[in-house]
Amino acid sequence: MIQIDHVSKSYDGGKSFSVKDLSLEIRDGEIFGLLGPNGAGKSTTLNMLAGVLAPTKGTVTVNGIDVTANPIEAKRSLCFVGDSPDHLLRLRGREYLRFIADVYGVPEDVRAPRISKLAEDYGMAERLDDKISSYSHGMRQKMMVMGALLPNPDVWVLDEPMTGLDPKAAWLLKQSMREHADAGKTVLFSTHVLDVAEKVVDRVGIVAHGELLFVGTVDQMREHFRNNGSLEEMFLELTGENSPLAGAGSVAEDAGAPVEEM
Ligand SMILES: Nc1ncnc2c1ncn2[C@@H]1O[C@H](COP(=O)(O)OP(=O)(O)OP(=O)(O)O)[C@@H](O)[C@H]1O
Repeated sequence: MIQIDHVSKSYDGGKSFSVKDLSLEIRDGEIFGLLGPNGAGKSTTLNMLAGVLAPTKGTVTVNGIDVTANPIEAKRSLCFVGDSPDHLLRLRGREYLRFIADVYGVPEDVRAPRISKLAEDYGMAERLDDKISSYSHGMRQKMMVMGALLPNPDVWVLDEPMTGLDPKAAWLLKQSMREHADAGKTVLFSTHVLDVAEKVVDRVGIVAHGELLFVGTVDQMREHFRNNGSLEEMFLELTGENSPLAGAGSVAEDAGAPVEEM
């Protein structure tokens, strides 16, 4: 479970906020999609959950562990796909995966078969001993995904994980996300590809201008806006310049309660 409690982030000492007073609970057993246009604050939020960025205000807990107060313990219970694979470039694929296995303490007898299976599944077996700098963009993304799935912690935090993946890899990842959530674990991912979200999520949160505008199921969102069109239309309606919601107030649900205006 992930608990985000009144979290804000400023990059300029408090003059402006990229994430504003965001509160959200991602439950065990669900896939939660964080949706929003470019610059909405998705990566900033996910980086704070993963302990890469410190919140300016508020607290984040992962499985009850405060990410700021107990960063090592919190990080052991989650994996993270960040928005750039550039930090991996100097390593070979296998070296990176072994490094991740070491960090998470994956036992020797478990890591080898897991690495082989992931490499086989994602079509990377032939390239594991090449430098990541020689990989295509999609292959680098696959390596980040494989590195995240290898230790298989309870909480998955994935920033735009499908970006650059070929259809088979994207399908595999979605399957893994579903299986993980069905096993009672937690999956949070961000995207601005609406089709992806619509097919995969149990609940969605929509952010724009650093604010959470809506939380609920896709059906609740449809119902709320009395619009049977695509998620894309609703998304544009929610986040567009003319939206009555953009930058002013929010629509969110209480845990388990019907969607309601706040
Ligand atoms: N390191 C940084 N320094 C200053 N401002 C930043 C920094 N990183 C992000 N921002 C600003 O914070 C806001 C939110 O950015 P963020 O990357 O979180 O958005 P996003 O929703 O992930 O966007 P995208 O879909 O384009 O990846 C933007 O206005 C961005 O310019």
